[in-house]
Amino acid sequence: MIELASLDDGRTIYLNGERVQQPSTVQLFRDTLTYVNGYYRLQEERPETHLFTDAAGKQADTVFKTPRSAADLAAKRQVYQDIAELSYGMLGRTPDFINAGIPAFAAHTDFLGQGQYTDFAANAKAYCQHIQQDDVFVSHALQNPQIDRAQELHDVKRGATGVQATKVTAQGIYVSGAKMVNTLAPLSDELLIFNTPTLSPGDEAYALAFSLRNNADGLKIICRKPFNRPGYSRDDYPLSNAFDEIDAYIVFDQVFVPWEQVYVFQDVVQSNKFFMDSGLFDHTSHQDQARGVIKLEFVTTLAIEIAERLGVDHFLNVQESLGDLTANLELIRGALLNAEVSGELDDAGVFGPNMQAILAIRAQLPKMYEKAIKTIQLLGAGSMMSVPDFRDFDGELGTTLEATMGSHLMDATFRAKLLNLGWDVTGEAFGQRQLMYEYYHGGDPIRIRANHYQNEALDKGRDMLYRILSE
Ligand SMILES: Cc1cc2nc3c(=O)[nH]c(=O)nc-3n(C[C@H](O)[C@H](O)[C@H](O)COP(=O)(O)OP(=O)(O)OC[C@H]3O[C@@H](n4cnc5c(N)ncnc54)[C@H](O)[C@@H]3O)c2cc1C
Repeated sequence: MIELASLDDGRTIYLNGERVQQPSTVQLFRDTLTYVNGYYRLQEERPETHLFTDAAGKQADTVFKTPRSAADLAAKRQVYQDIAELSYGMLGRTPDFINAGIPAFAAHTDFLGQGQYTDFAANAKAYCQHIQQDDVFVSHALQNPQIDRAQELHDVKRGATGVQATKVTAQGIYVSGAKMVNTLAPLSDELLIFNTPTLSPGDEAYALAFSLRNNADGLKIICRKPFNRPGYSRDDYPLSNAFDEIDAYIVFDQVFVPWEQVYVFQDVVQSNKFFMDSGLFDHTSHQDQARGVIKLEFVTTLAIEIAERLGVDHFLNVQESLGDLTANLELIRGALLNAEVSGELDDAGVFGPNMQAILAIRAQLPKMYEKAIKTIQLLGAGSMMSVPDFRDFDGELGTTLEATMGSHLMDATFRAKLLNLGWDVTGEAFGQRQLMYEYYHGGDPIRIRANHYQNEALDKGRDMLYRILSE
């Protein structure tokens, strides 16, 4: 469990234009932390599925279990989805995200090798042990700031294009620079910093992977403007006022990282391998798509509920739209199962998901989510724009609102809550950020789709094609 007091460990957080003196007192953080802690609460509430006994005989979260079969992956997926259900899929970077990849990483540390100053492979192995044993909440930052995407990192002369080592000692390295988006950074225990596989020769200074505590000296966690609506109730903003995931821009100002916490040092090849060869990519992606399915189910159900409660579900065009959403949901559920049953054991004996199936979800889910969001808007139509402040229901307007807004399909306050939910997830800043999240959080879907076609095995298809062409 992340204790509130642990946020007051000296970490440097900026929010609403000022340095936060005591993070544990910030209501926004407190609200979101309640749901982040669902990961730990479920270990107590459902130990039979959320805990397992590890090789050392200790109990650990099931997300740390090394999958050896499709059934193991399915059991882990159930855990990810239990956690996602607590936030309706709205919290993307709960502790199970990175932790899902830790057992695979632990089995694939050898590729990191040794350096002049330290043994990277041994560091990574110790890191994985520590994350599991202490059940650490890690948030990650891999994406470098968009300063000038047309140039290589090292060619850009102004602005922080990434994080680079500025000083090297026998004890460790000093790093400076920035990472663009680090979701939930103010609430996590530690950060894992690495790069996407996009560095080029010449980018050596940026070619790093390391971990650090959130309270490291010189680390600044600068939060974007919050999307919650203080002063309004959860009836008015059911999601904004509970699940603002708090993205942050992370600045490193001569931050010291001891060698034991460095996994790649000034090595472009290793940096480009880090996410994939560690297994982190495959297994965090499995968690990610499992969560995505839950969120798609939530917004699909919301669209249907709005249609039924407004009595528009009788129309063929509306039924067709809703059928589009339910069909999408079934396709995505099926793709996730496909990813598990057609997964494979890798060279280290870790059973990984079929990545073409996982990436098919990643390629299409942004469109499906957007479709569901648009459908909610079209069905909620003007109703979503006519919901009064919830305080009006308790004031002199209460009886009038109850009499005029209530119907045989729902009473007035249910109607207001339902439509508020519809607006929160589609129109509010919170909902727009969720839309952005589903689009971009796992990389650029345009390039994901382009790569997907290039990696698809179509042997049977080509056999058929060339058979008919040669007839
Ligand atoms: C809500 C949210 C939360 C996030 N949380 C995290 C997090 O916790 N940790 C983290 O590390 N990252 C996080 N991200 C960042 C995410 O990883 C990136 O936004 C995503 O990978 C896209 O990269 P980018 O934003 O740099 O856009 P770019 O890659 O710069 O793309 C922007 C546009 O330029 C085009 N483009 C850019 N470069 C190329 C190219 N080489 N070839 C073709 N087209 C190109 C793209 O197609 C796109 O249209 C988050 C993002 C969002 C929106």
